[in-house]
Amino acid sequence: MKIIRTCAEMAALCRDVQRPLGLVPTMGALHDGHLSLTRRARADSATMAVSIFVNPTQFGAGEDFNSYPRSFERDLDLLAEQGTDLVFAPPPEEVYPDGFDTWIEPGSVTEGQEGEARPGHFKGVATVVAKLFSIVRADRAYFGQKDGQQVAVIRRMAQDLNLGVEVVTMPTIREADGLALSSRNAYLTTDQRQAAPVIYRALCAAQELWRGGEQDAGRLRAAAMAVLQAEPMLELVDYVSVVDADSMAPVERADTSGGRRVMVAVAAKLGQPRLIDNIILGDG
Ligand SMILES: Nc1ncnc2c1ncn2[C@@H]1O[C@H](COP(=O)(O)OP(=O)(O)OP(=O)(O)O)[C@@H](O)[C@H]1O
Ligand SMILES: CC(C)(CO)[C@@H](O)C(=O)[O-]
Ligand code: BAL
Repeated sequence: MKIIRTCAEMAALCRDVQRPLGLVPTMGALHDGHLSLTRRARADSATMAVSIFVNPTQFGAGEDFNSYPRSFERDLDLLAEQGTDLVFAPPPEEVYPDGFDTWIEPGSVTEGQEGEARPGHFKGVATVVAKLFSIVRADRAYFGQKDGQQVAVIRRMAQDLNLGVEVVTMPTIREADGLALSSRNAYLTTDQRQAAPVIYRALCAAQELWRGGEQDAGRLRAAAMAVLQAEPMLELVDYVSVVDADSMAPVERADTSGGRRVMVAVAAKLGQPRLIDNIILGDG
């Protein structure tokens, strides 16, 4: 397993590897959610590259860039066990050298949800992912459905800019009690951790109602909200959204006929920690 620190060396190495080349972009602090992506990438690819980069430009002022969990040595052990070929772990000044001044500005897919709660977040995500795509030139890149709006932003960007990378989306990996694995779960106190599965229970309540035939987005949202509001540890619900899973446009009816996929998404704060999760209606 090679660890690469510069964009130039990574680009040069990737030009010469066996294909297909699979890329798994991460911010490190790896858990089984990440490893589900690397397992799939390993199975699909002759060469597997994983990036570890806590991207400063996708964090807003006052967000948790400085405290974001970092566990580089442990991450390297896990990636070696997974049979990773290349680990790209550049310092920030490699990715954003002095004079860096070109940005990707995704469009309406960022309206609402994380795009609204974290202004500028997806400009940072899209820019760094475009850079990773252009350095690595992977055949496929793997992302988790847990970050549902991020997947939509990256798919739109890859298509609109003809980036030549197949974007593969992998299902959300959960704890036994339903909590979606996330590096930020490390912030939860014991009590918050106990309360956190309420987010998945709220999504399941909306899904159950929908399975019973209810399509009205307002009623699905209300069902999820009722579950969330019954949890006293939950301090703030940023949003409960019902949107088209590809365009992220809000829908009035969760009508999945004709293959349309509808996403119900929640962001909520359990004290300081802010968690997101979503569920897709109409998948299988
Ligand atoms: N539970 C999960 N199941 C599947 N994929 C996941 C899961 N958690 C994260 N991923 C995916 O792993 C990739 C890297 O994510 P990232 O490093 O930000 O981890 P994270 O756990 O999502 O951290 P955060 O605390 O920022 O949400 C992303 O594509 C993300 O969607
Ligand atoms: C895609 C990503 C690696 C870009 O920094 C990040 O947003 C993440 O880990 O989900
Ligand atoms: N996994 C999403 C990255 C972020 O929250 O910044």
